[in-house]
Amino acid sequence: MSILLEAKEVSKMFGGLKAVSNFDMTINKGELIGLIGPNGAGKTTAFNLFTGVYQPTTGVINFAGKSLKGMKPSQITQRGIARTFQNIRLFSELSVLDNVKIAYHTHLKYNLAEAVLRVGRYMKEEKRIEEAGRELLKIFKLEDKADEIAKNLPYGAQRRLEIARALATRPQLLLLDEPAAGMNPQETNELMDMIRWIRKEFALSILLIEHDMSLVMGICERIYVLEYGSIIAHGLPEEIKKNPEVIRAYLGGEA
Ligand SMILES: Nc1ncnc2c1ncn2[C@@H]1O[C@H](COP(=O)(O)OP(=O)(O)OP(=O)(O)O)[C@@H](O)[C@H]1O
Repeated sequence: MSILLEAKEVSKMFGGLKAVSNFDMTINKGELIGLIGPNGAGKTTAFNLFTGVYQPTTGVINFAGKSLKGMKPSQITQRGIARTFQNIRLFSELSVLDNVKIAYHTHLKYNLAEAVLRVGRYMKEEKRIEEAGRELLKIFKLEDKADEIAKNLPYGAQRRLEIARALATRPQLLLLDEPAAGMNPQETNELMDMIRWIRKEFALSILLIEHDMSLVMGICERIYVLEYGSIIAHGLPEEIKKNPEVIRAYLGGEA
């Protein structure tokens, strides 16, 4: 298997607080990986490091064989990492379809001047984007809501739209921050199926932060466990379930 993302001894300090400490992670092409840990363990900080929101205080992050050092979030999106957020971030006043179309535009091959000069090509591209956007909405069962304003969607549908929008940037790696938060069990089950399906269909690697243990254990091939910024365990779901450190730190001795 070839390595897509590799974090080596990554640390991130906020003042005196080590939010992430000596963090090592490898994500291979096509893998579906879980990142779990108690509140404040550093999971979202890890995402922010992978997407250029923060630069590591020390350590190296390589993606597709190249360092991400000094790259801005928009450049990292272009390189092929997309994410969703714990607190949904959509263009809330825009339509569902426009939310997805805007994400496609980050990958357009022409600038505004070109668009004006080459109206024909622009129109063709627009049509292609609209079609691709509607296809994506279909996958996420949002095709009937294409013209609705994003903020008026039910919570679960907004979460699905966020994933659709992330996919529109054509990532190789998709980072999902608690995608099932606020969903009911039926919606969570459907989401699991969608995540499996898009991984295969789009040949993606996926890294998933999730508190819903049945979701993490049900779909992830490997799991990393963070506590106080450090990885205390990683392995197969069955190994993680049985790991005494994990049971102590995360499951409160219940498992
Ligand atoms: N920008 C920041 N400035 C200062 N401290 C921060 C910042 N971002 C995160 N932290 C701190 O870093 C630690 C890790 O936070 P992080 O949000 O990464 O945890 P988490 O595992 O995602 O938690 P949760 O499950 O609650 O989202 C926490 O102590 C948090 O307060």
